[in-house]
Amino acid sequence: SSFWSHVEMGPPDAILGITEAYKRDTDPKKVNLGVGAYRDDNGKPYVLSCVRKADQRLIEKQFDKEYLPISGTAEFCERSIKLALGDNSQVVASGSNATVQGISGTGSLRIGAAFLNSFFPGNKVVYLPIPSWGNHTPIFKHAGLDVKSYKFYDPKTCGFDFAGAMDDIAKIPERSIILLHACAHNPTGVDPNPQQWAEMSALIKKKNLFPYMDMAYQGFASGDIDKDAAAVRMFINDGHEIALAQSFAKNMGLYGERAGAFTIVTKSKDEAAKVLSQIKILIRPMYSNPPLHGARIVNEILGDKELRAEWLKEVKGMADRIISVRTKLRDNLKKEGSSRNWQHITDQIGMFCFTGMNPQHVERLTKEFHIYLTKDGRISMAGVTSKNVEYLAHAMHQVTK
Ligand SMILES: Cc1ncc(COP(=O)(O)O)c(CNOCC(=O)O)c1O
Repeated sequence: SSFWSHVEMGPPDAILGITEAYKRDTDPKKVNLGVGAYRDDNGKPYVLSCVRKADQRLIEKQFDKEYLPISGTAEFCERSIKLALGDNSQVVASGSNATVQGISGTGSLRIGAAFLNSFFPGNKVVYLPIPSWGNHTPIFKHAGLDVKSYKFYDPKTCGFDFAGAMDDIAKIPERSIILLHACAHNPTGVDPNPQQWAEMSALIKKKNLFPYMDMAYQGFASGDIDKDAAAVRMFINDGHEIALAQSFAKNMGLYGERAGAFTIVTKSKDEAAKVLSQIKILIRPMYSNPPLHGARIVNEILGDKELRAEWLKEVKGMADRIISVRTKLRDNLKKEGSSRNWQHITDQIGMFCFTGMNPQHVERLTKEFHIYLTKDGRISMAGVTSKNVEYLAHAMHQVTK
């Protein structure tokens, strides 16, 4: 027998399976609400014009194809962390951040997990919200960390279970790691409000928990890069030494370019230098050094006043389209005569909407209306357009009335 005859077929990725089924469907009315990437009002992928311009400039610059440093270029790292913490961040000014380029958000989270597994002095358990992004658990487990959870989403209100979250966080053993979605929670679209963030920050401080913040949607959630970074900046101001994973997949549409960053905020420039040296030692045998092109695009955009201004307009444009179809969906459900409370569709924020529909509802939407979404009732709002929103509302009303 071969070396591999014992290998079993693994389960298909739940989300990619939806897209496969969607592609096989020949009905012209079909709608794909499983996709985790932005689509324009014609349902097409969207390459930002500032990205096209940056690409043009890069061609003209005739850069070489040499290796990047293990941590990426200092310019990219500085521009990434300044985007997150603000241009006049005290942390950056004092050099207390250890920031490296990561392979988008996933790779940044993974570097952080490896660093925590090797150096975290506390309880090496990561507490994830219920539910969280499906990839969080395997990312942390592959790095050798244990994973537990804290209450977050309230299925009764399709909103934030603040009391439940605070209750669970109060029970997390001191000096454990708590994973927080900085904005646009995936998969629920439910974010704490500023007051709730403040209370969570105080409790996390009191319990001496280590905040690991995942910011994969800065600017894409509200359309305002500072507003979306408010929780991250609040935690820094409250004195937390956070870990931060950033992604440029959604807010710059750089999905396949794999551009991201990982930061540990430390107490001083010296501490940051030591932490950075150890993160680089972990990266070297993992993939040695990061990909060139996506980082260069980010650099061009964040480093140029005109391109940066254009980017801010475009990322707001994406956020605004999502927000407008949330409103349209809710309005059309009312027009269809639905007596259900769909307030959460517009209360939630970012790419995803947790509709509260159950697997039976989802099953009917797919079988009877050729509408594809995950069994948990999550809708990627990016798949909703001004052309299909009425049809979607009609279908949702039919299956939920
Ligand atoms: C919370 C969160 N963190 C991190 C990431 C990292 O994404 P990337 O590695 O593409 O930057 C993502 C991207 N998810 O993409 C949609 C999906 O697959 O459900 C994310 O949602």
